[in-house]
Amino acid sequence: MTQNERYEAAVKRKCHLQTIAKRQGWSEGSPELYYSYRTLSGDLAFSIHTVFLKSLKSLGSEEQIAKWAPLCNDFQIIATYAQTELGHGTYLQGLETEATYDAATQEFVVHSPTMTATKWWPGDLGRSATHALVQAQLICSGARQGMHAFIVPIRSLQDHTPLPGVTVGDIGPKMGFHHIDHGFLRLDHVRIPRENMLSRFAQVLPDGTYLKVGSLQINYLSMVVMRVDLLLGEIIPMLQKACVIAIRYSVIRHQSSLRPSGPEVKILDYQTQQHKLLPQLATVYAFHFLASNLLKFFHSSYSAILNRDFSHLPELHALSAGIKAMVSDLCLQGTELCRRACGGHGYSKLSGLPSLVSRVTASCTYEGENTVLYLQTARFLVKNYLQAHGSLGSTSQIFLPKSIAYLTTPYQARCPAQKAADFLHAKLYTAAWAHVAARLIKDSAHHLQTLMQSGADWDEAWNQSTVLHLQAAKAHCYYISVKNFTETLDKLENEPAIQQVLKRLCDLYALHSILTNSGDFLHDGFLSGTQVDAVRTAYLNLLLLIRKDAILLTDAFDFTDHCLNSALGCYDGNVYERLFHWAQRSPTNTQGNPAYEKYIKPLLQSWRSKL
Ligand SMILES: CCCCCCCCCC(=O)SCCNC(=O)CCNC(=O)[C@H](O)C(C)(C)COP(=O)(O)OP(=O)(O)OC[C@H]1O[C@@H](n2cnc3c(N)ncnc32)[C@H](O)[C@@H]1OP(=O)(O)O
Ligand SMILES: Cc1cc2nc3c(=O)[nH]c(=O)nc-3n(C[C@H](O)[C@H](O)[C@H](O)COP(=O)(O)OP(=O)(O)OC[C@H]3O[C@@H](n4cnc5c(N)ncnc54)[C@H](O)[C@@H]3O)c2cc1C
Repeated sequence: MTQNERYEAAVKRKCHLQTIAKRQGWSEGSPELYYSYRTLSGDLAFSIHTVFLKSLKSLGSEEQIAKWAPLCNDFQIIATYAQTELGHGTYLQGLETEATYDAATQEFVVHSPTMTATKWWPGDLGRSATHALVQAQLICSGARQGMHAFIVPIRSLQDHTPLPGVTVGDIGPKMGFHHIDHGFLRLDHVRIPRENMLSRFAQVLPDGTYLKVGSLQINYLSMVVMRVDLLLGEIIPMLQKACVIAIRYSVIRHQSSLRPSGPEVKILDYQTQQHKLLPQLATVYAFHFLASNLLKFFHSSYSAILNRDFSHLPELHALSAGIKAMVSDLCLQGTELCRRACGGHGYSKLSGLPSLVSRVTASCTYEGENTVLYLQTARFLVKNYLQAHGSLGSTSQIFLPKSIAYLTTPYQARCPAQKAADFLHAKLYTAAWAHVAARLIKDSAHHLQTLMQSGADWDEAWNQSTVLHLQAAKAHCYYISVKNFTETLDKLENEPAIQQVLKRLCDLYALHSILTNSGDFLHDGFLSGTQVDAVRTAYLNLLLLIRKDAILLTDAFDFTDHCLNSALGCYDGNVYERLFHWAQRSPTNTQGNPAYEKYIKPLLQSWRSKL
């Protein structure tokens, strides 16, 4: 399908789903809608409508939610989240769109003062949205108060034409997400009522007085919500699907033999193929449990935040930023590995894999670019490390949030493991990651302090040590994910068979992560070269054990053939027949060849007289 056809199909699906949802009484956020979304692989229009709704519930007052949420739920309006501008996406303090309060009329005048203030990227904005949640610099009584959220009507509810002062359109072709109309928006002194500024945490009184609770960054709350939400809803399923497709295909595909004149073997029986795919499977299980646990922490903190208790917000922000970055980075890496593990057929779109790769690629950028997010986590780690250890390195008695309590725990200088089997103990590899993460955080904090002692101010010293901070934040996320997987296993005491299979995956995840980052473990002699060899031995043994369960472990994700949309990954394994039949149906085979009449025929016929 062309971009236009894909957009139309996505709108059609969404409208049809909406009709069914209304008939069946499925509410927003219900399991039924979640399952429908999963079944339709998220190929639906109006996904940012949900971002709008979640932002409204995070930043809006109860009256505003009561007014706008029903309009959204019934699709009386279609809304988008318009934050990013041509000139700024990451640095929100640099956003240029202005919302200036006019006390005389009790309105905000929303305006794009420069070309770079043009909103750029919001999904559903290009051709669909009737309303936008516009993030703009609030100006009242002459003072700039930073980024705040405003609901701005942008298209007529009668005929869908842009309203006066609104210039809106589609940003053009992209690497993926062809079914979504990402858009641009320019506002020329558009007036909206005072009540359209979302005012749970900040408000402008009729006379222009500005009141707020919490820091400016509380206006970033909806990003925290979305970073958590997208993990299980959008990002992790991409790697799950890639694993299903590549692992199923790897037991259908036979290539070469293991010994001369032996039978051709399934490619999954090659150790190198297992080494490519099984760590991805283990990773996606680790991420499923990690994201589920983060969601629990989110739920327990979110209601307190809405009620203005911000005590858990810094930890929630640091965890959600780091985990979003790690999960999307490794899901992209894993999905691409799965694609390449399918050889030539993995390059065909009929495998389903290129679409998964291009879609998950976007998740490394949207909802916060990954490096930037890791650095937010690092900021939290360094700050807490310095508070706990003081500038002289002495540990002071301060209370650290649970996820970083390990920074004040004395740790072993050397790993006690003596043989491969010792590395199959959850406590041992969790402690190993705690050691490496704590050391890297300490090193990055000390590097920062050293630069400051030689005259740099905090900001310069911070920038000159960010490569170290990045590495430390990544190690912290590994530690969190490994620890979380082992704690999940502990809860499966009453399910010994499941526990055993998942324990192997957990071991594989942890040992693979140690091997791929072995330099960090060898650096200070925590592991010796001999111990790394033992890790490798334990890891290779696990590959053989997990190979036996690999298909069942992918079936467990319970994706239908329709949802996988892959000729390689169907449940019945009829890969070659399906590839052949799907290729026949390609427009290149069904719509004739216009180039023949125009170019090929004249070219061939120009030589006829000489033959
Ligand atoms: C079907 C498919 C579905 C696909 C859906 C895709 C949806 C995609 C929608 C979008 O992409 S919307 C646009 C998303 N944009 C971003 O995520 C922008 C990323 N940028 C930021 O989050 C901030 O601007 C950034 C944190 C990088 C920097 O902001 P600041 O310069 O204001 O903050 P700074 O780094 O100076 O930190 C100041 C304090 O705020 C804290 N902070 C920053 N962000 C916070 C936050 N979000 N919550 C709580 N605290 C936060 C930070 O920890 C720090 O605390 P401390 O002073 O105590 O150290
Ligand atoms: C598919 C897709 C959908 C999107 N949907 C929406 C949407 O619905 N609504 C919306 O408002 N936006 C949306 N966006 C925009 C998205 O949120 C931004 O693109 C994203 O936040 C990154 O910002 P940026 O583009 O300004 O990147 P930049 O910040 O310009 O990043 C470019 C490079 O600069 C580096 N960099 C930037 N700042 C720093 C720093 N402080 N320290 C170190 N390095 C830094 C980054 O690491 C990166 O390497 C979407 C984007 C995509 C791709």
